[in-house]
Amino acid sequence: MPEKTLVDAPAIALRGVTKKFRSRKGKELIAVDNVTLEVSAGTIAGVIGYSGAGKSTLVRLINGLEKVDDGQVLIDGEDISAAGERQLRRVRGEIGMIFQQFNLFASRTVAGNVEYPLKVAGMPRAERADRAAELLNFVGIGDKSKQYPQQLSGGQKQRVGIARALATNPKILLADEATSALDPDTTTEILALLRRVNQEFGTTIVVITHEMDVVREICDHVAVLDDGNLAEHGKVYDVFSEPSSPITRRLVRSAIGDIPTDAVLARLRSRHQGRLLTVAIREFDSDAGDVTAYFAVPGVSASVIFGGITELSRRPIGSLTFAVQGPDAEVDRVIERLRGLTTVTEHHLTDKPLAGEA
Ligand SMILES: Nc1ncnc2c1ncn2[C@@H]1O[C@H](COP(=O)(O)OP(=O)(O)OP(=O)(O)O)[C@@H](O)[C@H]1O
Repeated sequence: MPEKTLVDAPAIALRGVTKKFRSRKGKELIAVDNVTLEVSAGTIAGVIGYSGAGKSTLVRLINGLEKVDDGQVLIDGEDISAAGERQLRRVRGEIGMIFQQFNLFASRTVAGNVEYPLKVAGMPRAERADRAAELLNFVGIGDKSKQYPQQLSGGQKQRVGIARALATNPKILLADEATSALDPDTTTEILALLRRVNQEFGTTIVVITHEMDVVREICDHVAVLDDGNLAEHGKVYDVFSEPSSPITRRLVRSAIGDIPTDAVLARLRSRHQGRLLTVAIREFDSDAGDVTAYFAVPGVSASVIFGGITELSRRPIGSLTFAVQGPDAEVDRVIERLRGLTTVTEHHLTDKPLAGEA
């Protein structure tokens, strides 16, 4: 018997999930390591990580294509970790998938692709055709129904993929690097379409990506995977404005480009006098938030020499790097006061030298 569905159960819950593989040489590899995570119904969650972090394995565990070695996977409160084929097939009916390479049938028309899962589900032909037409209109390619996938652009192919994934009205949609093969404008359009799917049908969406911009554009929550481990998770703004793990800091740095790399720091140091400070900018309470005002102290002068501020979840995020001159005791006091507001990193001259430099 399937486990009773819990009231208010999250759409997806992973509890201490571990998945191991064996390499050809017999070495054990932990692809997903003791991950505990919940995705609330009706939200859009991002799972982000670099290549090999375990993202695709996580997706395959959620849709039951892989079995956990340890822990539990619950879909709508139902434990599928030890499910048999019949139970899995039923649960998979609640989960739609879209892929980086679209995975469309080349020999079927656009409408034929969308109708396919309905055919498998035994829906009569006329009903299938109506449903496909309705979905293709929804994704904005109602006029392409008789064409074949190879006649479509990447963005149009992904629209077919989305229509097909939605055909059986799944509660959950898993998007595995669904925009990674698309250009930036098309990516924005497809993400906007996913947002509409979420809003109009209440579909819970899990977006698997290595790009922070994707998370930034549509996700409510984000989980950061690093080498199979859950590095951190939470609301997108909270995770990215105050990253607690090195991997998240790296993702933020590469997406916003506001934090100087070692090479940039070396150049800044050769061009500017004084101590170099990077001050994190986020949404600050009250009017105490003007970071430049903290440097308005007699004997201290500061100039902005690097940085950037952008928006995330409609709130400011970024950092500014200052070159600060003045007596050490005064500058120390400025830093201390600023640290009452935000994260301040001082780049000491003793920082590790650049690779290849003495
Ligand atoms: N079937 C398998 N057999 C052996 N090792 C596997 C298998 N599937 C995944 N792995 C290994 O598990 C680790 C995680 O792989 P996974 O594909 O989940 O990562 P990913 O984050 O999706 O990376 P990418 O974005 O490159 O696909 C990798 O080291 C990978 O080589």
